[in-house]
Amino acid sequence: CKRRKAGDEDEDAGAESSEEAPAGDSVGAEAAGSPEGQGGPLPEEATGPPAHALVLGGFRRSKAPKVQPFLPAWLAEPSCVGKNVTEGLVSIEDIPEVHPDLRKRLRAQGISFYFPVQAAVIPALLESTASGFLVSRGGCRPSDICVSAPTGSGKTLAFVIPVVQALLRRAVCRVRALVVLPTKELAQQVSKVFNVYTDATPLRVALVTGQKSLAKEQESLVQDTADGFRCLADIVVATPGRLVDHVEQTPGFSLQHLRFLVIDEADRVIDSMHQSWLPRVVAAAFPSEGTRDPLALLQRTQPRAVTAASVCCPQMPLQKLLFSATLTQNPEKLQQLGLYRPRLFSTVSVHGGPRDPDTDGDSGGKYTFPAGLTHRYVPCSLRLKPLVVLHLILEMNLSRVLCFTNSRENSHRLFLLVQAFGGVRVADFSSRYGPGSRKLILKRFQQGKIQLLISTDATARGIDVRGVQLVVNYDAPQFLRTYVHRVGRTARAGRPGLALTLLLKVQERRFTRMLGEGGVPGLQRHDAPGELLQPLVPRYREALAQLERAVREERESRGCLQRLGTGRRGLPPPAGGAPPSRRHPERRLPDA
Ligand SMILES: Nc1ncnc2c1ncn2[C@@H]1O[C@H](COP(=O)(O)OP(=O)(O)OP(=O)(O)O)[C@@H](O)[C@H]1O
Repeated sequence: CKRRKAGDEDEDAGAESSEEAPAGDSVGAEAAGSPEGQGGPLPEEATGPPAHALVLGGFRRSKAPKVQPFLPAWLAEPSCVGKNVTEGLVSIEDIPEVHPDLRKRLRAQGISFYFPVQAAVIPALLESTASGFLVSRGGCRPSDICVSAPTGSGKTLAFVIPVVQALLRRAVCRVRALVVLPTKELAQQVSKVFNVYTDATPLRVALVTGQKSLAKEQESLVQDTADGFRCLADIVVATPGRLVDHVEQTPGFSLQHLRFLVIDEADRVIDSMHQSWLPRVVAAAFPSEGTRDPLALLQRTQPRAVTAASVCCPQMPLQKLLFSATLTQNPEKLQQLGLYRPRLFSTVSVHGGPRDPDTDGDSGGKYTFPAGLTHRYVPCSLRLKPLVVLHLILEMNLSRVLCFTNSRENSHRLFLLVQAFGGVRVADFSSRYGPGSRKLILKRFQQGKIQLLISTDATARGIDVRGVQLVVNYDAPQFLRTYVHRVGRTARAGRPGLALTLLLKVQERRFTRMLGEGGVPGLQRHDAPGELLQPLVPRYREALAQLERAVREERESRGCLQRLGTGRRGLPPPAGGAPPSRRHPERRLPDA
């Protein structure tokens, strides 16, 4: 049995556990005889008491206005950033502060213009390291930076470039930058970007996510030499749980020279704060009273009020950088991060007071969406949902489609059904599979070998696959934040994309209201007429019968494995368009 660790939500929880709906069984419901588990009818609107029950007065009941908390100035007055990545681009030559080698590298990657968020954040971060990264500028600790910008707007490079540039001048290898991400797949993706920009430099990047054994990861972090421990990584990209493992268990792993703490998908990471990884990491970054060297030139003390005495020693600053497409506006949540004079860069202009998108799932128009993204919803019945997906894929003849369900069971059943139907290269992605298999599935999707990837919210955040043309919400997301991230897998970096949400009748009102209030632009209804679905029905019926058999066989084979004491997570993933294997449907290697 696998121990669940602090913040390692890349496993079962998918990416949005706090937002995930109860596992509804909406796939092949007819075949499997299961109910839809989500999106129940709305409570009736509040109305006045019936006339015959009136005792006192005839007062009309009206909704009490919501009390809006007071926004601190840094949240109320952000530095505004353009949300459209195809407008107002800044040539990479126009920010001469960026090191010529990095500019060369950017050009080699086909990048000649900075996206708006990069043009705003890179100079601000470079400014805070203008006197070198070891000392604060003029004795002042740099502000922590928060960035809220749409999905696919280039937030990754907005921190990669300044962090790499600041560390180019380092003499001794120490962990100076720590980048924390909620899932293994995202951490891998970000470490790849760091590798591109540190390739021809002495800087070293280590990835610690639990994908390799603890001992193997320790070898990439620290070397035990005759002179003591030698640090082997300047930049560490980690998931929270594994990071804490190394803080506590890796001899010689020190964060006491940490200069940048980058928290990507920051609102997701704030959700995992109850696991208290951040206080442990911050504590590891500051020497405790007894261990401090009073003669050291550069001191680092826990942040406290600035006094004449506290500024007489040069302080080595620790700067926090937070990034998300759905950064919370809730000051109480942000306070948990212990930000120092924070500065917010945002594509959203704040009107009025904040609402808490994290509790009511409604941003009140506080998020922005990629300009090239088209939003549609398709009303359909539970029984027709799989048929509608098949119709869309076959009719539109798309090569990369990402389809989200609310549970791994739903993902897997829909996969089995589409596979049984045939004609579509399909795979599913969820915590059913181990990290190695998941990596392989994503790679094949990236290569275009998988046409339809059916996934839980495990791929909803941050995953950057070029050329996803369509995102289908097979199960409607329950919260706007989930919707923002899911649909953000398409229309990235200024490209066009389509998001389609399948809705049952009972879900329609709540969903359209949620998106309307959230400021989702141009949501329109898209009908899938019955006569277009009709030709698919005979094949679909056969596929349903096959699904029933496949589910039964899987249950049996799982029972066998359990009796033998073997888990299934390490087994290779199913994928491709071949019909399900009779004996061990889960053991086939992807073959598409
Ligand atoms: N200046 C640029 N010019 C062209 N492409 C760019 C530029 N900056 C980033 N990109 C590309 O845009 C895509 C999206 O970037 P990135 O993954 O950083 O987005 P993001 O804002 O972090 O999205 P999300 O919120 O979904 O994580 C990537 O494929 C990246 O290579």
